[in-house]
Amino acid sequence: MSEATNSTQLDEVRIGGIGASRKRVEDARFIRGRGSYVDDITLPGMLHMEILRSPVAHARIKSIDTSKAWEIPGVRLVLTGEMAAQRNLAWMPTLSYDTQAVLATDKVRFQGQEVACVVADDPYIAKDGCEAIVVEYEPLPAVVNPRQAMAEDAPVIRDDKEGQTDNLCYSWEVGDKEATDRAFEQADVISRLSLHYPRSHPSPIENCGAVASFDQATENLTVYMTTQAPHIIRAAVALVAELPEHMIRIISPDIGGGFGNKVPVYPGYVCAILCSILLGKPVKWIEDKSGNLISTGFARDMYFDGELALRSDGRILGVRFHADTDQGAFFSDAQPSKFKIGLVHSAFACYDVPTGHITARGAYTNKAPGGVAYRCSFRVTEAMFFQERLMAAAAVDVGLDPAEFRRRNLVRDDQFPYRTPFGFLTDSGQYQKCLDLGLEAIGYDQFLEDKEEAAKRGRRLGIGISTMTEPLGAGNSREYDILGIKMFDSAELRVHPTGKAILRTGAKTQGQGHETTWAQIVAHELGIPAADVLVEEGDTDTAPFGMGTYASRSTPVAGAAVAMVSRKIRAKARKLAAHLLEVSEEDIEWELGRFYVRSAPARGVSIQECAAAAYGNMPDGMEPGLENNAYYDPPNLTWPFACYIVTVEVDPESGVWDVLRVVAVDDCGVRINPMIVEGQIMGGLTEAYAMSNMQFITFDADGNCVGSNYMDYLLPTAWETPGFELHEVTTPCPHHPLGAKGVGECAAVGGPAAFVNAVMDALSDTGVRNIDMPVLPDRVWEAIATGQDVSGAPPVRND
Ligand code: PCD
Ligand SMILES: [Cu+]
Repeated sequence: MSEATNSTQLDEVRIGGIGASRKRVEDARFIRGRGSYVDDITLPGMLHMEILRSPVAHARIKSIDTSKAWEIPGVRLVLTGEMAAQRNLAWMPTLSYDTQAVLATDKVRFQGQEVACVVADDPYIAKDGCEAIVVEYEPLPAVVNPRQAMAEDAPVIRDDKEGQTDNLCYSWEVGDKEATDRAFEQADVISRLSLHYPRSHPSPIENCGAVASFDQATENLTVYMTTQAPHIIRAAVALVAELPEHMIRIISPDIGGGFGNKVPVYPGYVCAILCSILLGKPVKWIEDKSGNLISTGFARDMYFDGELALRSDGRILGVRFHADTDQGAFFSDAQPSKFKIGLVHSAFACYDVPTGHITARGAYTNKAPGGVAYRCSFRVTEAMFFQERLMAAAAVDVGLDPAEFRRRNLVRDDQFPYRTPFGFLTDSGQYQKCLDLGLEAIGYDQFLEDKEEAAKRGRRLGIGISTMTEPLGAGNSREYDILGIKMFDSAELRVHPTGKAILRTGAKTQGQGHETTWAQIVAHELGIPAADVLVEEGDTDTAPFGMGTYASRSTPVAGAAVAMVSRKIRAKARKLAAHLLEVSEEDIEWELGRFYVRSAPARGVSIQECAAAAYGNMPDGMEPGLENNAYYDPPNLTWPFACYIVTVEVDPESGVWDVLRVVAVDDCGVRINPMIVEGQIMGGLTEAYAMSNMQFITFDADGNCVGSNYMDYLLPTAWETPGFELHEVTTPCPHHPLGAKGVGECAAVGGPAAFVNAVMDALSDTGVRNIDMPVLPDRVWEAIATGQDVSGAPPVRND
C-alpha cells in the first residue's frame, strides 16, 4: 500500500468505534442533574393521581364509600373499580394470558393491591382524598406459600376465573422422563438439594410513573411513562382502551433504572390513562417507594427440589428437578417465550449432561404478582442459582474438588454447536479456558492451603465457584412473541448531507448506555465518528417498531439491526462513490470511512462526501437521500459464559461473613464498549452480592409484606460492596453480525451462587447443605449452632 492510503486510514478507536472505551454521552446530562424523567414532565393544566391500596392481603370488599373524598376541595375525580368496570376496565389482560384487576371490585388479593384512585390539583390533596375513602373489608384467610396454596383445603384466591377451583396457575414439564429415570438407576452417587430462591425486588432508584394526556378535541392519547418497552405498551393500550395505534403515542423519557421492574403493565398506568380520558386533562401518577416495593415487579420466589445422577468419576449422567413458583395473585409474567416458566430449562446448559427431566408448577397466592425477570432472562437467574448450588453440593457428595468436578463436565470447545437435553442450541464458548483463568486469578491452590492453615486456628474461610452460560437476546421469531408480535428489533439511520446522522432503534435504554454504544456500531460500520451520531429511543411516534430492552436483548437484537442498517447505508454510499470516482462499483474498495479505487488507492472519497452526493450529486435515476431501516430477527439466542469465584471469611461467633475477593471472568463475545461492559458486570455483581447478603423482603402468615422499606430491603452502597477483579475471554457469537453477545444480566444471574457457595464451603465441616438467601448472619449462626439447613421460605399458617 502506498503511504497515501496509510495516512488516510482511520483509527477506529479514535473515532469511537467498536473496542473504544468511549465515555458515556448520556452522562453529560445525568451527572449534571439535567436528565428528563417522567416526574420532570409538566403539562399545562396537569392534575395529580394517587392510589389507595389495600391494607390487607385477602378480603372481600363489602363497600367503598367515596363521598368524603369528593368533598375535599381540589379533588377532581375519585375512581373505583365499579366505575372502571363501566368502561370495561376493572380488569385487564396480562402478558401471560391471565387477567389482572386494575381496581379491585370483588376482592382484594394482596396487600398493596389498587382499590381506588383520586385525582386532584396536587399530589398531597390526592393523598388526602385517598385517606378519606372508607372501604369495608371482610377478611379471608391469606396464603403466602405456594405449597400451602396447592393444598386441598386452601381458599381459592382466583374465584373470579371461571372453572378455577384451586390455586394452580400452570403446570409444565420438559425433558425425557424415562431416559432420566434410567440414568438415575445407573448412578453410583445421587446428589440432592432443596432450596428456596427468595422473593427479591429490582428496586430501581426511580419508581414507576406516567403522565397521561388525552386530548378531547383530537382524541389523541399521549403517555409519558417509565417503560422498558414503549411499543408493547402502545399495542397493549390499543387493545385494552380500544384506541387505534396511530392515535396513541407512548414516550419513554430518561429512565432511572429498569431492571425488569418497568416491563409489565401496571394498574397505575391504566388508571392514569383512564382518568385523563374521563377528565380531558393531563394526569400525572408517580408511585412512591413503598408502593413500588409492595406492589410492582417482584421477582423469583421459587422452590427447587432436584438431584444429579453421578458416575463415581464425577461425570453427570442425568439431572431432574421440580420447581414450584409463587406467582402471586395474578399471572402477569412479562415473558415472551412459549414456555410457561420462561427459560428455566436453560439450567445445566454449560454442562455436558446426557439427559434430564424438569417439572414445574405455578401457584396463585395472596402476594403481589411475581415473576418479573429482574436482571434475568425469564427464570434463568433461579435456574443458574439452583444449578450452581447443586453442582457445589454434588462435588462434595462425589468427593471431588468443585473446580475439578466442573472441569470434567463442562461442554468442551469442540462440542459446539451443542444441543442441551432440554432443546437449546448453545453455539460457542471456551468454558474451560474461562474457568482456568478464574482459578489462576484467585490463586486457587494457594487459597486452599491458606484455608486449611486458618482452620487450625479456628478461622472459617470459604471459596465458591459459579460457572454458567445464559441464554440472552430473546428471541427468534419461531419461539418468541409478545401478544402475538414476534421478538425482532429494529434500527433506522438517517445520514444528513454533512455526514452527521441520527439513529433510532426499537430498544429503550434505562442507564445501559445505548446512546453511546449504538453510535459506536455506526462508527465501526461506516467510519462516521461516533460523536457525529445522535441516538434516540423511546418515542413510538418516531422510533421504528421494536420490542424494547430487557433480557439483555438489545445488543443481540437491536444492536444487530444497527449493524445491518449501517451496511445498507454503506451499500448505497458505494454506488455514490462509484459515481463520484467515475469507475464501476466493482472497482471500488472500502476501508473504514472511505471508498477508493482498487487500482489507484490514493483516489478515494470519504463517507461524508458520499453523504453530500446523496443530496446534491446523485447519479441519474438514483433516489436522493441516505437513510434506511433494518428489522433483525436473530437466528438463535446468544450464549455468553461466565465464571465467578468468591472467597469469604465467616465469623463463627456472629455468623457475619466478609467477602475477601471476587474474581469474574466474562465471555460476552466482542465487546462494543469495554468500559460499559465492565460497568455492567460490576453492577450485576453488586446486585448478586446484595441478594445473597442483605436483601430481605418477605411476608408474614397474614400476608403482610415484611421489609417493604429501605431499612430492611437494603440497597448496597459503595461502602459495603466488595471490590471486583474482572477478566475477559472473547469467543465471538457465530451468528451475530458483530460477534457480540448480551452481557447486562450475566453477573446478577451467575453471581449469587458464587457468594452462597463460598459461605457454604466455609461451613463444610458442619454438615449443613443449604442456607437460603439472604444468607443473613443470624441464619449462618443458626446453621453453625444446630448443624441444620436454614430455610427462608415464608410461613405456612396452621389455623
Ligand atoms: N458485547 C457487548 C454487550 C453489551 N454491550 C453494552 O452493554 C450494555 C448492555 O447491553 P446488553 O447486554 O445487550 O443489555 P441491554 O438489553 O442493553 O440491557 C438490558 C439489561 O441491562 C442491565 N443493566 C442495566 N444497567 C443500568 N445502568 N440500568 C438498568 O436498568 C439495567 N438493567 C439491567 C437489565 S435487567 Mo432485565 O430488564 O430484568 O430483563 S435485562 C437488563 C449496552 O450498552 C451494550 O451496548 C457491549 O458494549 N458489548
Ligand atoms: Cu428470573
